[in-house]
Amino acid sequence: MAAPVSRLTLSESLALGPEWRHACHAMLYAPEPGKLFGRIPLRYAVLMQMRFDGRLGFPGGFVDVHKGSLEDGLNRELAEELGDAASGFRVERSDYRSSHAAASAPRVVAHFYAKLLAREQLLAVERAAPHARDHGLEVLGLVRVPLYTLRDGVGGLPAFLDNVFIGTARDQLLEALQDLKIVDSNYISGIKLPARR
Ligand SMILES: O=c1[nH]cnc2c1ncn2[C@@H]1O[C@H](COP(=O)(O)OP(=O)(O)O)[C@@H](O)[C@H]1O
Ligand SMILES: [Mn+2]
Ligand SMILES: [Mn+2]
Ligand SMILES: [Mn+2]
Repeated sequence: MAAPVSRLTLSESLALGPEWRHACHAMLYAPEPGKLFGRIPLRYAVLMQMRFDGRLGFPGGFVDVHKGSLEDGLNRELAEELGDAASGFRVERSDYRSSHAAASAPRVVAHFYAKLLAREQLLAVERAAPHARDHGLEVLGLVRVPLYTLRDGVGGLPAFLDNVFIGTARDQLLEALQDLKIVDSNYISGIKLPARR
């Protein structure tokens, strides 16, 4: 996605004209006490999904700003894409993080949320996801994001970031991992980011 993307405040994005479509996506995450190979702390489980288009993105989708709040649309999309376990929580305005507008067509402004769940809630989402309405169609499966780098300096998050991401999803992920202290502050800056594809 080479199109320039500009960051907007929520009120600026809600003032955009009718030619703009709004989309909302959410990063769901929870504490994860496990250790990989018994020695690498996992710290958190962070969910993304493989989409129908072969790109990685967050659960969520287009919302109709005239039919209800952004969060109403987002929680509807989460129910469609994740299934019944999404009714165990509600993503709220307090979980809002950012909005990015792609200047080129199609005019989409992407709103991003991050919600800390209890571990049981996240496990329930992972259990129910294969029974979601969109599973096997728009959503090809949930993935957890590796939050560590293996001894070869590539395996783990660096290799994960070499996938193709939809829209601003990779930036949304990295910013949230850093800002929400899901990883150590200098960890992300130490990763040589592969060129955007
Ligand atoms: O994870 C994401 N982060 C940021 N933008 C995204 C993400 N997923 C999709 N988008 C953007 O939002 C638009 C609609 O999202 P999506 O494809 O999830 O809609 P849908 O679930 O309603 O079919 C996409 O065309 C893309 O431009
Ligand atoms: Mn949709
Ligand atoms: Mn959808
Ligand atoms: Mn979607």
